[in-house]
Amino acid sequence: MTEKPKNITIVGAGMWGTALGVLASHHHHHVRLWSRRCPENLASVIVDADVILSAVSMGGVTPIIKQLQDLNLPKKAIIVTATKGLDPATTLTPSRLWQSAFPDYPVVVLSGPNLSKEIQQNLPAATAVASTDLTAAETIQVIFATEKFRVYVNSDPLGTELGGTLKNVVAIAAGVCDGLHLGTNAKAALLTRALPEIIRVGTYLGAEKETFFGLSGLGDLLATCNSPLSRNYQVGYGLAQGKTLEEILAHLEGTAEGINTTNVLVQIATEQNLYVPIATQVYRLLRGEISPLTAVKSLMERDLKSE
Ligand SMILES: NC(=O)C1=CN([C@@H]2O[C@H](COP(=O)(O)OP(=O)(O)OC[C@H]3O[C@@H](n4cnc5c(N)ncnc54)[C@H](O)[C@@H]3O)[C@@H](O)[C@H]2O)C=CC1
Ligand SMILES: O=C(CO)COP(=O)(O)O
Repeated sequence: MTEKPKNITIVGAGMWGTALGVLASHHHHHVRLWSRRCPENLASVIVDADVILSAVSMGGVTPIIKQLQDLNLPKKAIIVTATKGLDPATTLTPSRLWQSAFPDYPVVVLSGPNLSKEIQQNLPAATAVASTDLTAAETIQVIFATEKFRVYVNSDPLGTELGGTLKNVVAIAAGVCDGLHLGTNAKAALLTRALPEIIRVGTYLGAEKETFFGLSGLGDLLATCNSPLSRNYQVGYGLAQGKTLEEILAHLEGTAEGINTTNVLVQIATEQNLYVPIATQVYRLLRGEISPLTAVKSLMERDLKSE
């Protein structure tokens, strides 16, 4: 690589932040990985940052934004968000929270079928980086692309973010489907019908339909709903095995964002009168109102309709 090494600060040293740090180190950039448990203060790790990448879970986004607003962000910095979640207080996506807190900075969304354990094993993968500022997105593309990690650019940050976020709700349902051993036909039907549900919500919120057929949409839906590595899938699988949510979460490695996302999604759908049958059953299941079998039965027994 001929480009000058950049200073990249990653906020959130969980599974995804750590894997992204390894990717960014590939081209000899100066990577600083910060978590709230680090001895350094946040101010000292963002000094001179060319890129500030947030890989905190949804619960950490607003607290981190508030901390950064009290500091001076370097003028040239690009903000990157890799969180897949919805804010329960505002129902907004992380990129919208970042952009409204830092209106003068480019915000880039990084999202794709990227199970961090596979990336850590250096298995091939692809992702999308999206921004209304294409120059910023292309800068991030070059920083993170390696011969094992192919990075595509698009100009729909909201759609890119919503694909990766809303599929977590479906991944819980997919885990239930596999945990109940419902078979390949059922799984194909679930994922295929989930896509228009995601698109219905995503386009209502302002995303472009085409984005949901790309890596961050269909791509991430396939990866997460078919992998036992997915924490959201593990939640559904465990529920289908008769475990309680508390038991599952006690042994889960990292965050299953789909639980919070289901609540926020159902809130949005209720307020805006959007039809989200799969999310509704996941919501009722997570609240303990119905069993996994009842959730399946309810989906199958709805009024017949055209495709
Ligand atoms: N692990 C994966 O395969 C992938 C994860 N993601 C997304 O990335 C985000 C993080 O996921 P993981 O790293 O797997 O989760 P994790 O649970 O391993 O790490 C979460 C990180 O957020 C930090 N955090 C949480 N609340 C905070 C707060 N109030 N202040 C400061 N930091 C706080 C934690 O300290 C931790 O470093 C999630 O939104 C997830 O959906 C996206 C793609 C892949
Ligand atoms: O988003 C992911 C893969 O793209 C990670 O999925 P989980 O958060 O369900 O592990």
